[in-house]
Amino acid sequence: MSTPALQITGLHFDYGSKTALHGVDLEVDRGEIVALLGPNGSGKTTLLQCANRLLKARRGEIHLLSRPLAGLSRARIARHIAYVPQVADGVYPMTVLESVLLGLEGIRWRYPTAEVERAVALLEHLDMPHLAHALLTEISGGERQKAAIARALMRETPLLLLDEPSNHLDLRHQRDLIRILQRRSRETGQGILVVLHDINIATQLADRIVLMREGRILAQGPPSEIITRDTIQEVYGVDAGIVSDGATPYLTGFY
Ligand SMILES: Nc1ncnc2c1ncn2[C@@H]1O[C@H](COP(=O)(O)OP(=O)(O)OP(=O)(O)O)[C@@H](O)[C@H]1O
Repeated sequence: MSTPALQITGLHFDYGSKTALHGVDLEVDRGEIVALLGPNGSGKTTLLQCANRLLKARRGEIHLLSRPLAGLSRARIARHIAYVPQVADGVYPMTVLESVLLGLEGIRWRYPTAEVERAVALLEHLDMPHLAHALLTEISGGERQKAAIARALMRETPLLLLDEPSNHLDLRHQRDLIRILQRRSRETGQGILVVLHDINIATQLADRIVLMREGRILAQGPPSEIITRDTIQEVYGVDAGIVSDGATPYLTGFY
């Protein structure tokens, strides 16, 4: 068995008197894509931020490649985890290409040609090479979201955390995102934990789906086992239509 990229056991987190996570256990293997789904306020972002130690858990353990996260320096965590937060930042008047290069370790005056070529290739894969020299402050929300994803992909960290990365993306770019993440995890062994609201993106993208509600994990497993009328009813309180093409379930509507 290979070392998991991320291992969380018995995680509790409180915002003041409000408990957001009630003893969560979760593992992400190297080369595995895990989608975290659940209603608004169920604790998904809190879990991602604990995994990145932006938030410190009250109780429980988190291991990054088998090392306790609590004992790692901020710099070491940054070397091992790439993170795309829910709200893409866009306030800095730098170009898209400059912002993608910032994903590399440390700020430099000059970047090696090979790194610039890699950044441009990522922008090509995300269908935005024409925006390489556009200012982040002068592009659309979806384009900023893609720039943030490209920045996170600049380094091949063992773990990638993404918070609702498909939010502002149109259909074709959602498809491209699925392809890029699947290729990345397959080719580099990167473990990917991604928060999503779109169930059909989750079932097409992920190896495993984790369903959360009210700070607890209700179910986890392959999409075909987890996305059923019963679990959707239990987690979201919605009666959903589901079809399957044999391997992948799809939500066809809700009532
Ligand atoms: N800074 C904060 N202070 C106090 N409570 C917070 C804070 N951030 C989140 N919460 C609460 O913690 C719970 C979990 O929030 P969290 O953002 O993790 O949910 P989420 O599943 O990511 O939601 P969404 O799908 O809406 O993004 C919610 O009840 C929320 O109101």
